[in-house]
Amino acid sequence: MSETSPASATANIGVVGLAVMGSNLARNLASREGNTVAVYNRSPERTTQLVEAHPEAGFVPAATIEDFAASLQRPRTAIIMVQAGAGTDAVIDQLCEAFEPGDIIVDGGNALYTDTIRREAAVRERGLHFVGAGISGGEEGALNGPSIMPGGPAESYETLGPILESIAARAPEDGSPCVTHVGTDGAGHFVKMVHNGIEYADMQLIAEAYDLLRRLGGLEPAQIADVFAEWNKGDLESYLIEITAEVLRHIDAETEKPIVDLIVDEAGMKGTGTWTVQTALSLGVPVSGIAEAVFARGVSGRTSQRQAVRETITAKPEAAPVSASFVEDVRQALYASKVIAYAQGFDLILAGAEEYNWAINPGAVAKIWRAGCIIRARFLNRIAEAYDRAPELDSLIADPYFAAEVAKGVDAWRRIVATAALSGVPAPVFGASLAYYDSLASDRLPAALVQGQRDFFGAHTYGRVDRAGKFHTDWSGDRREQQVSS
Ligand SMILES: NC(=O)C1=CN([C@@H]2O[C@H](COP(=O)(O)OP(=O)(O)OC[C@H]3O[C@@H](n4cnc5c(N)ncnc54)[C@H](OP(=O)(O)O)[C@@H]3O)[C@@H](O)[C@H]2O)C=CC1
Ligand SMILES: O=C(CO)[C@H](O)[C@H](O)COP(=O)(O)O
Repeated sequence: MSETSPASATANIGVVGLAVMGSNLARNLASREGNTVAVYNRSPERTTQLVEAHPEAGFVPAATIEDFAASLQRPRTAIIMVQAGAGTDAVIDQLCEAFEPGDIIVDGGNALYTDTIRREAAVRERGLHFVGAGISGGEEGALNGPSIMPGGPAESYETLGPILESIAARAPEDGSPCVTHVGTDGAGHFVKMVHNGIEYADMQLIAEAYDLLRRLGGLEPAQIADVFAEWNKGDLESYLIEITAEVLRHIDAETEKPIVDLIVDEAGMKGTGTWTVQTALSLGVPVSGIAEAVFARGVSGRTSQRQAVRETITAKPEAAPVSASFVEDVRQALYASKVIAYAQGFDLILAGAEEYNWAINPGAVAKIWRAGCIIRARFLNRIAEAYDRAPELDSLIADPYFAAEVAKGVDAWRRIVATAALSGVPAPVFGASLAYYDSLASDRLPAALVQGQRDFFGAHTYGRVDRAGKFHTDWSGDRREQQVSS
């Protein structure tokens, strides 16, 4: 490839990392008027393959990072799409060596936001701009229009914004590009991380709905595909519901069985869901639905434990009888639980914004998730409207529209969680979401008793409902109460 390496700066943007995401993003960029795209990959075979497969793209291939830098017009802009972690650090180091002050490095991978904060500061020290941008949409989104969540300095967005807007998905409602400057340094990757946490919850909820319809409703995969296709015409309309119907309908060519019955029931994960829950724990935000979805993947992978426990079971619970409205009950439980997952995700985004001083606009985030990304869904419009109405909203489920929606489905939701428990069908995210809702809705929580216990063994003190201050009871002595602070 070195013979074909560029001698002059002809490209206005470059992509480093030409695996699934990078190659498709590069093609997307090249398809937009006015763009000439430089491409570079550590292993040159990928570069050659891409350039040969897509002559129409007019790519400018580079064999070395130095050639890549030389092929870019100044100020240079490069989007990195490589493996998160050490791979990203290695490429940033190489680009920092080859680039000059004023150039922009964009990390479009799934980086941990704390890494992005660190990298942004280190790259800034060298006089370059660094933008951590979450990109969602998988292979098809990267090619035809992803949802893009850039962080980094606001001035970088002035250069980068128009390019990102040209390749982003367009919201079907108003045609606006699904990209916005989310906030400074790690804000973009933080929002992408939460997007993936919600993705985990949404996927697990749909999987629980399938399991209930199959094991208790007695429906076959193709019939459940029909149910999901029907649901996809209403409030639940979303990419994940749509693809679920397709997966359920798919028949294995060799065995002529539904593919879902042939896939090993152990869910993989690359880590973004775990990051979401770890971050939520460290910021004190209860994201129980998302956490249960991560744990559900974990449980599915504990094969020897699953086997060991299965062997101890002598009698399985009988399936509880289901009513004629069972399918509709599942739909309502799914919708209500989904609202909780998004409510928890937005709580986490707002907590991150407060902790890191990011001016994140939750309504704008909901808007850029309306198309292109994996969690795209019709009801994101409603979320955007809720935050536009009340940017300081305490919780999404305190918004009048969502409060009414959840209240409408709550009886069905309770029936589904109870029926699942009585029948021995695990529905961890349905259950955790309902418990979260009931906790927020309760007049009193048993947290009062927990405070009593904490004071008993650790003199941790408690507040009183009838007086200000902190109190301690002398539990091991005369049990008299004293006020320890005002
Ligand atoms: N796949 C998806 O659906 C999505 C992925 N992402 C994120 O986008 C990024 C790219 O994902 P994907 O396309 O799936 O590719 P992978 O995550 O599989 O990464 C492969 C790419 O990283 C390069 N790479 C790995 N280590 C290094 C290194 N030390 N130095 C230089 N290059 C290195 C590889 O180069 P080589 O060919 O030489 O091995 C290859 O180009 C990741 O951060 C991923 O998390 C985001 C959204 C969706
Ligand atoms: O970022 C994504 C979509 O938005 C990726 O598809 C993500 O890697 C999927 O995560 P996991 O492999 O953990 O299920």
